[in-house]
Amino acid sequence: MGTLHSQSHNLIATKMSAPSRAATLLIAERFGPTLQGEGPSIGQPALFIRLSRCNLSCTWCDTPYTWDTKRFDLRQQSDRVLVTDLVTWALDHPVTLIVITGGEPLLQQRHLSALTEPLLQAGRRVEIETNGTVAPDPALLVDGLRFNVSPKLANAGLSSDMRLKAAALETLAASGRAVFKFVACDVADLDEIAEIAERFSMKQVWVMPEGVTPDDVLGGALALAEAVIARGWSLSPRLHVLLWGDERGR
Ligand SMILES: Nc1nc2[nH]cc(C(=O)O)c2c(=O)[nH]1
Ligand code: SF4
Ligand SMILES: [Mg+2]
Repeated sequence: MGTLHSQSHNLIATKMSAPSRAATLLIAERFGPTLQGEGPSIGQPALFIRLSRCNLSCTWCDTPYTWDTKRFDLRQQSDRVLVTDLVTWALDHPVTLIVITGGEPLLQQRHLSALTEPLLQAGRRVEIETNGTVAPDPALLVDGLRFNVSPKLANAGLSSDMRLKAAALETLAASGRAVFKFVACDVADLDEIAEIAERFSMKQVWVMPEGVTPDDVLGGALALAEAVIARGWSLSPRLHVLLWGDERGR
């Protein structure tokens, strides 16, 4: 019910505040070049952008500074940055792979294509590491972009309702742009992986040992290897952990 005056005032206010609404993302850190340590691109040089915040709280999470308010002051652990600054930073390096991780990066997907589009246009490949609980926007289902989806098993200490969202997993599995990477603590976890993979018609299955020390990752990989081979799946260690332990920014 505004008067002409207040309508034009609103218009001016909208125009004036436009620059402050430029796309931003809440990040925990950005680092690299390092090596993609997990999944199908393991060993390849990559830059990492780690978004802050997560909708899960896995017991063995190695990035609790993105979500755990009991242990961390998230305001200190995160920065709101312009997407354009992230693009400039990423394109400043001659590194062809950019990994967007978290936390759960798809919680901020409204502003993610503003990041991924210029990177893809510049010939970079983009991988998004996601926990598979959020369906990706169609704008993200494009050539050059892949989802490394890590659905959580019971070993994450969460109810299945929280960690397995059927609609999101179905969308990701049907997209043809997702691989599925499960964190296993022991061989018994493989039955649970098989059930989930079957239920959602996941074609590319990777198994990765849990652990933040080289000994745990190597021991876990060794314990899982034969059973993973027998199922026809792939095995990923955590290369950055083998090389650098749980050092941050690696
Ligand atoms: N080098 C390296 N590779 C990674 N792949 C996935 C990571 C992640 O934290 O999601 C990660 C990470 O933190 N470091
Ligand atoms: S989904 Fe990933 S980031 Fe979130 S709590 Fe679990 S392991 Fe941590
Ligand atoms: Mg990590």
